[in-house]
Amino acid sequence: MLTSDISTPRTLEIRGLSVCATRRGHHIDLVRNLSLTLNTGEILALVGASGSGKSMTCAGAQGVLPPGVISPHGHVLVDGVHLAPRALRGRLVSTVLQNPRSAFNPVRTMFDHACEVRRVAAASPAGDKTAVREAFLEVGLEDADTVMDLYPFEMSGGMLQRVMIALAILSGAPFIFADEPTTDLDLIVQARILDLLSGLVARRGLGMLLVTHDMGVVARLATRVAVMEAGQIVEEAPVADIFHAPRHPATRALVAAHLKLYEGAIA
Ligand SMILES: Nc1ncnc2c1ncn2[C@@H]1O[C@H](COP(=O)(O)OP(=O)(O)OP(=O)(O)O)[C@@H](O)[C@H]1O
Repeated sequence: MLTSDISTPRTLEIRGLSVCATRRGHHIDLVRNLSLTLNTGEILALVGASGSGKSMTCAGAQGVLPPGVISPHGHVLVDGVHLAPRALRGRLVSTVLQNPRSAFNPVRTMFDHACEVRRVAAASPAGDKTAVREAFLEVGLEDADTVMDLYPFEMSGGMLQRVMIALAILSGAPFIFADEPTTDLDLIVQARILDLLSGLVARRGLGMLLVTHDMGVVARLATRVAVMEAGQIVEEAPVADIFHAPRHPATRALVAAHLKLYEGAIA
């Protein structure tokens, strides 16, 4: 049942998602009956120890699982409408990944990538340089016309990450899945990219699912937090509650590990 105009959706719901693999003849559950709701205008942090299933959740919801990994159950609804992964990817959900260098086609320029994104999103005209220039400027790529002609090997990791965010803008998707978007960047660039992402959510009213195990990033950006352990969400709460009154042992462990990092830090 459609609850609002699908062009300006308000909620993305993942319902009953399961992801599994077979390893040496054994069935392994990687994500187990997971449900979460992401609203536009908020940053929902998906946190958890390494291997808890955060990336598999994003991949499963978008139907982009690696070979040998399947999702036997689960569906995604946008404003209550059940949508196939193909209808989500690049249209309603855009993705910002870690290690931007491996996410770009090495023989295509930044403008080629922008055109491809526009084609998938059916944003016309795909070859319009004005829209690309505006998106590049919005993410702080000041010499936008020069950047359009660059190949990935001619750019720094921070610049590539900015282009990846510009591509998310160009797709027009109201939801972003950002999977460890700053992991491979130095601390100063990390801070700039995080500011850029949070500014984008605030300005454009996007909904962002932010996968991270950096609780500092969570404290700084998130509205709500969902904590994963062994393929399941074990706690979900507003960000202040996660830090001040964590209930589940996995949440307490994450918060304690984060605080320990700062114990004895130089004043
Ligand atoms: N291609 C694959 N085939 C089979 N199992 C996989 C594959 N990739 C990851 N896994 C397993 O899936 C589980 C969840 O992995 P996932 O990458 O979702 O964890 P994560 O929480 O995102 O971890 P990290 O924070 O380290 O990125 C892990 O047990 C991992 O070993």
